[in-house]
Amino acid sequence: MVDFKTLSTRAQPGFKRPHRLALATLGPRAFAFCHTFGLTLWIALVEGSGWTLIGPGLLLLLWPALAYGHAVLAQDSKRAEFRNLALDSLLFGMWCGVLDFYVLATVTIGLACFMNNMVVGGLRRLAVSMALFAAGALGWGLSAGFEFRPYVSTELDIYQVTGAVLYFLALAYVMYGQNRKIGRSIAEIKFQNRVFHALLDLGVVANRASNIHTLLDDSLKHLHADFPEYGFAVFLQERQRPEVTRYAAVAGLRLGAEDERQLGGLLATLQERPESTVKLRVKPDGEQLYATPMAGRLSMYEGWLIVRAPRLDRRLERMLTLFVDQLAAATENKLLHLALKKTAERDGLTGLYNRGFFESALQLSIQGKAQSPNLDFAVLMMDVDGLKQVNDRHGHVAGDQLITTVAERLQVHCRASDILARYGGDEFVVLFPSADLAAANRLASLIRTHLEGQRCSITSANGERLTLELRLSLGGASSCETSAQEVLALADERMYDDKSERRRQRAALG
Ligand SMILES: Nc1nc2c(ncn2[C@@H]2O[C@H](COP(=O)(O)OP(=O)(O)OP(=O)(O)O)[C@@H](O)[C@H]2O)c(=O)[nH]1
Repeated sequence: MVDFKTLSTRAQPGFKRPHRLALATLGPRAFAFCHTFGLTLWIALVEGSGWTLIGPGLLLLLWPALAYGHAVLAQDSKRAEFRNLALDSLLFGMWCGVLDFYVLATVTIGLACFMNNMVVGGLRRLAVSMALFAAGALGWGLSAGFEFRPYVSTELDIYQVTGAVLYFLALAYVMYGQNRKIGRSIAEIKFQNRVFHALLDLGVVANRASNIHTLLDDSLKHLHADFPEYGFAVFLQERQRPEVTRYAAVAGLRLGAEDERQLGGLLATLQERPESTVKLRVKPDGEQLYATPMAGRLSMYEGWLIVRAPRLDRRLERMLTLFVDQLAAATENKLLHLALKKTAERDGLTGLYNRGFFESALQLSIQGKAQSPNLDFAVLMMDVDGLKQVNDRHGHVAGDQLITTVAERLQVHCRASDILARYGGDEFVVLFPSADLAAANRLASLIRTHLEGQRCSITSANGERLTLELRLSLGGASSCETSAQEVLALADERMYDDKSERRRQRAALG
């Protein structure tokens, strides 16, 4: 099982677990030394050498415990275990000398030492082991005199061969266990890599997304690309207004009407929401749907990450928790970012772009014109007539309604590329980023046809329903008729000319 806690880089205080090599060799080493002690005892009894052989043999029995202690206490337990294996060779070489080079023992013990060293350290350690084994044997021979007794008895041969077979079987079993562990570790590492990759992808997607829909859609597409064996869906809804603000995205998963009904039920029971993954239902193809709640991870939203998977194991559950955390954090950040962007760019009363945003856009158009003189832009300034009168007679709330009505109706006539902004109290402005005066004139004529003189219904401060006529003064200008810096001022001037003219006309009409 993947333990994501192990991903933490913090040091674990207290007892240090020895390297797996030290743990793996403990059993076979203890067996080998006990078996060699048995051999020693047998020979001592056969030869009648008594404690002169049994005494040192007992000391030999201490070695596996000493070796393990050495590996546990060492700073680098893997290196310590390599040293232990080398010392095994030296000790056993010497002991073969003690046993007067009883042939079967010398061959089997030597082979066991060489094989152990080669398995863990390759040819280099095999050579070291052979040299140490020979040095041990030679050292003993030189210090105590060379004595040869190649054969003891058939029974002892049987004992020795049986021990050797058991030892090699035990070693093979240990190696098999180690290989399995390594295989599992590799599979876990690969899986963790995929999880990290997916988490990184989610981070990148979240940065790029311009809204929550894109964020969820792209996140799930990436998750499905990283984990094609699973299908994903996500549902989000605002806690206070669940039926107003909802988001959903699906990748590699088809939800039937029954699933959606069940999900609807889950989303409705926000009070009883579970903290962990729940099974939704078994699908006819044997696959199952699981839902992981975003409970408590979002400040204003509630949501679920749905996954289609053959079964839910601890690994999948932990992975889902990580994805839900990441998705929730990305959504929360995006919502915050969008809210801040809106506050910075939009006018609070009308929701149109504010003056600051308009001026930045105008600066970009001025720079564009400086770089490519053929790239023209135009501006249309507008001023609502008579707002002061409405404020004075019917109150500011009525004046606000007039402003928002004008904003709504202007929006209807603007194109997606036009930048419509509230410039001041009752002043609006449209920037046509890549158009000439014709664009401003086109909008001005639409306004004259569809807005001018149109009725608008508002409520006065004392609750009275009023009907007003909309009137706007207009002035357009373009960078093809004056310098780019002067366009706004020219449009403003024309708008005031228009206002004065309209006032004169109204005065003439009485
Ligand atoms: N209700 C309301 N009034 C505002 C707002 N911003 C500015 N005003 C008022 O709008 C009026 C704008 O002044 P003017 O441009 O002289 O008003 P006007 O009556 O439209 O005059 P003309 O443009 O000359 O026709 C002022 O009385 C401001 O107090 C706002 O957000 N809400």
